[in-house]
Amino acid sequence: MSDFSPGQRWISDGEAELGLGTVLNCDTRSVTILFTASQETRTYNTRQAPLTRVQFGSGDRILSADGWQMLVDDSKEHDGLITYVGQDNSGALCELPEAKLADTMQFDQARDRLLTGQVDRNDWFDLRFRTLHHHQRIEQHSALGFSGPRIDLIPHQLYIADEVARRHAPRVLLADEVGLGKTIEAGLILHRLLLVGRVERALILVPDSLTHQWLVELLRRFSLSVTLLDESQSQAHGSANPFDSGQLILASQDWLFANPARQEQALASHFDLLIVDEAHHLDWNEEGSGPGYQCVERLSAEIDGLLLLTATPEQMGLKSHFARLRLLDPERYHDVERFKQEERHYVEVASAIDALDALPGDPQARTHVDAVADDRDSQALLETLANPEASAEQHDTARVQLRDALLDRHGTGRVMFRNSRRHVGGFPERRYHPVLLAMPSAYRRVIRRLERDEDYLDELLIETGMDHPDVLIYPDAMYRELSNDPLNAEDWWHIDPRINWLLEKLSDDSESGFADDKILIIAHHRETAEGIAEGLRVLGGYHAPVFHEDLSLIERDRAAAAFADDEDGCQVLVCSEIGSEGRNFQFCRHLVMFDLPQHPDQLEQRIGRLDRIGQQHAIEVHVPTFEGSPGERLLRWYHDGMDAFSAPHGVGSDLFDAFGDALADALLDDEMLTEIVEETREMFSAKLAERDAGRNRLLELNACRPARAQAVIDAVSELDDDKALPRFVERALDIFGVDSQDLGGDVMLISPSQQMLDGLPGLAKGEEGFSATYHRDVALARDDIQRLSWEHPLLREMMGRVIDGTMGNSALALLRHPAIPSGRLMAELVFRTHCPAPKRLHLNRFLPPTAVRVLLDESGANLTDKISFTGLSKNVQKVNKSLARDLIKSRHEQLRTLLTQGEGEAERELPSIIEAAETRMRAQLDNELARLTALAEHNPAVRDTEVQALKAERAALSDAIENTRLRLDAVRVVITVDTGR
Ligand SMILES: Nc1ncnc2c1ncn2[C@@H]1O[C@H](COP(=O)(O)OP(=O)(O)OP(=O)(O)O)[C@@H](O)[C@H]1O
Repeated sequence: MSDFSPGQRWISDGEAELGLGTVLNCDTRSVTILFTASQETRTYNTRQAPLTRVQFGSGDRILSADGWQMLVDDSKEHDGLITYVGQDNSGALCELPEAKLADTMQFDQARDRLLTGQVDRNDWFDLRFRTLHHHQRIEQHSALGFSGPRIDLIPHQLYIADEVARRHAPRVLLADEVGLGKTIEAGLILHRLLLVGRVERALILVPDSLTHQWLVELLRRFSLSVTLLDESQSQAHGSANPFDSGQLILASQDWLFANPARQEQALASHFDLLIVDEAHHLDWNEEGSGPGYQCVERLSAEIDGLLLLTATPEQMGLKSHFARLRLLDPERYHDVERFKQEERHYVEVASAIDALDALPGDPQARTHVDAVADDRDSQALLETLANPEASAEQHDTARVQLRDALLDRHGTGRVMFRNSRRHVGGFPERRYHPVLLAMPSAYRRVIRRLERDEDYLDELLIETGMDHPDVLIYPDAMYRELSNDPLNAEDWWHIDPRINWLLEKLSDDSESGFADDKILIIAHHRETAEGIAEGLRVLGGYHAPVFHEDLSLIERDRAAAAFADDEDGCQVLVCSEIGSEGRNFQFCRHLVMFDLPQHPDQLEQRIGRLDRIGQQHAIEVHVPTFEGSPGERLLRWYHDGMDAFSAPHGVGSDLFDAFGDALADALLDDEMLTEIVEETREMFSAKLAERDAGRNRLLELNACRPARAQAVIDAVSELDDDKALPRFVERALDIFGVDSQDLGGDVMLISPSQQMLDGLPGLAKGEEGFSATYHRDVALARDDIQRLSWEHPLLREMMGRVIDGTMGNSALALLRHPAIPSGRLMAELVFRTHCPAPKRLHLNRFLPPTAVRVLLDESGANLTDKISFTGLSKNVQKVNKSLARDLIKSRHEQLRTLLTQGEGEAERELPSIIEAAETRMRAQLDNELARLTALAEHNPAVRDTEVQALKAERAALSDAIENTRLRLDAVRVVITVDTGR
């Protein structure tokens, strides 16, 4: 490098973002450049300075420091400094010395970079073109957002995620039975919406006990990093709004619901999606709503998207359930009576759907369907289905379409999704093991007195301060409260035979013992859980961590981790009721219900800790009770009245509403209890029949439509099997300076090299890197291995950097070809569609940045179709940078002409790109709009705002697509050389 003079303008080859630099001073060894726009001064060795002199030629537009533009005609040089000659904006002749060029002039466009001699490596150009190609393919792929997460492809989850994520600002209740994967469904929806740009910020509210589990699941399964916010974190933000501190905020409900000032801050921070887990705790009744309900009500009025998650939506009663539906759509759910009436109609619809299978043969079935198929399209489908002349294929198609239409138009499925084990299938058996123990005298004397003396109950309630019927069914709690009684001097766990029974089972290594297994024990009260652990320790030497609501997060997670650890972990975990809700303990198959909850939904929540996706064994539920005690009567009600231990039936809430009070009164009276159990059993059978016929049946049918679920799985599998991915990854890693080493078993180690470009996620120089695989099954089997997909953060970062940056947008290569004389020039131009539109429109699904390649020879002949990108790429050779600069300099004029001509060639392709995008957009949105509008006429669950939003979206997309322009994205100059050279 030579010929530096103060006042000349140069730019940095490696750091074009510094802007236009000015030589401050120079001598034979060094040169100092001031980059005014970025306020940086750099000194370089004159012989190796990575700098390029900025020189413009005829036809270039340049900007003066005073803000006026010049169209350059010519230039002259004096004492090493250039003065440009040309016309200003008004066409008047003018001159501009290079010292007066604007410091802010950007040189990141391919054209400018090429003409100023800044060329990148050929493999960068290559990577750029391939990145554009794959980005275009992946962005419009229907599985985008679903293929990256490290999950098993389970149909009902993917169906729900796909159905919900395609809606404008989805507001739904995810109400699958316990352990069927609501967290995963919410994660999939969030992941997709983030990737497609429809959601930028989300607030996730979960019970305190689940914050860590959510944090880990989102990171491990979805590679999503969330900011966990609590009071001390918030205080660290001082006067700034802590909810603004991340894109994804995870916070504990317990903290936020109790903290009005923080709620105000959450309201002030703009989120697009609100997720609320265990939403059955949001209680509401005519007298008023709880603080949780109020908080979510206010937030959900501000935030467009809302996902409520609960396995037991009716746990707090039908009215609370209705109130939660109202959070989702206040207009639709305003009248609880009307809601109940609509539910009755579902029975008819469900039986009409069942009747479809009996067509065309059964005329009665036709009458059934006829009664609910109340629109023209459905009638036409019914006509085909009932026509004996139609082919079997026509019948099948009509049946599926009519079934979907009836579900769409009459179901509740638009706001609520509920899958059950019965419907999904493939879950392990539940085995019930009641254990009858003798009541210890300290409990018996109280219970017997209560049976004899009706007035004693009131006395006992006052004396213990407990509620009815808690005092009856939790005798250890009652014992603790009567601590002043000299007969109750010992700790309860000393006298309670359940502890001894547990100790015997724990040391029993026979088939029926616990010696070789993990055991989860759940008790209603925290104090009971603590007592159990103490009893096991003192009497048996067992260390059993306790997991309850009053532990700090760290203590709770430590306890859960100690239990989960296969090798050094502990055998027993003791949980309180509420403390364990939502937790994943499917690695364990023995559940001990130390006592029973009062509500059937809570019983189901307990079993749900083990009976979850991933459970490999039959689940053993052990229930120790005392013979002749209220606890035993409660057990009879559960077992004989509603078969509560065999499977979730989804009707427990109705039974509790009907018999809860009477049951409390019957806990001391066998005869009364027998009657209640019989009545419960009758109602249970009736409710099951009703469930199978009505709302639940419709919900189940709607919660997973097998054909659509299969289509999503197929789309994800297509990306899983994409052979282009490993090839692309290999190239990209190489260029970004990342090493990959095969470790065998389809696993590789990805690690940073010394040359790695900084800022790649999961990789830092000097650190080890991570293990990764392309295979879903390998990643699922081992937590320590990441799964590489097009959606992995490393891939997205590398692709994003290539596409958004200048990397590889100008290159020069040599081509040896026997048939082409040396010294001939070709320009390979890559144009890219440019179509500014708000991210939330998710324009990329119809028109992602699309590359148009044009290959011209020096005479201007278009060789694009004759020589493919790969064909050319394979045969070119690199050139050193200074030779490249000289070659470009010598061909400036020719290149300018080719660039202009290439633009014209590319423009010719634009109308067909626009038309294809418009057609794709119309095909999808017009269809959706027609479906939604038709639905809105029949199904009040379709929000008017949804229809309006879709119309507006269609119009905005159409505008954006129409305004698409092409921009030169990259250019490679290819110069032929003699084969002998
Ligand atoms: N598709 C899947 N692939 C792998 N694991 C899964 C999948 N779906 C669910 N799981 C696992 O199954 C367990 C239950 O899932 P999840 O916690 O989402 O259920 P849930 O319906 O939210 O449960 P609860 O009703 O108890 O809150 C979790 O450990 C989860 O990681």
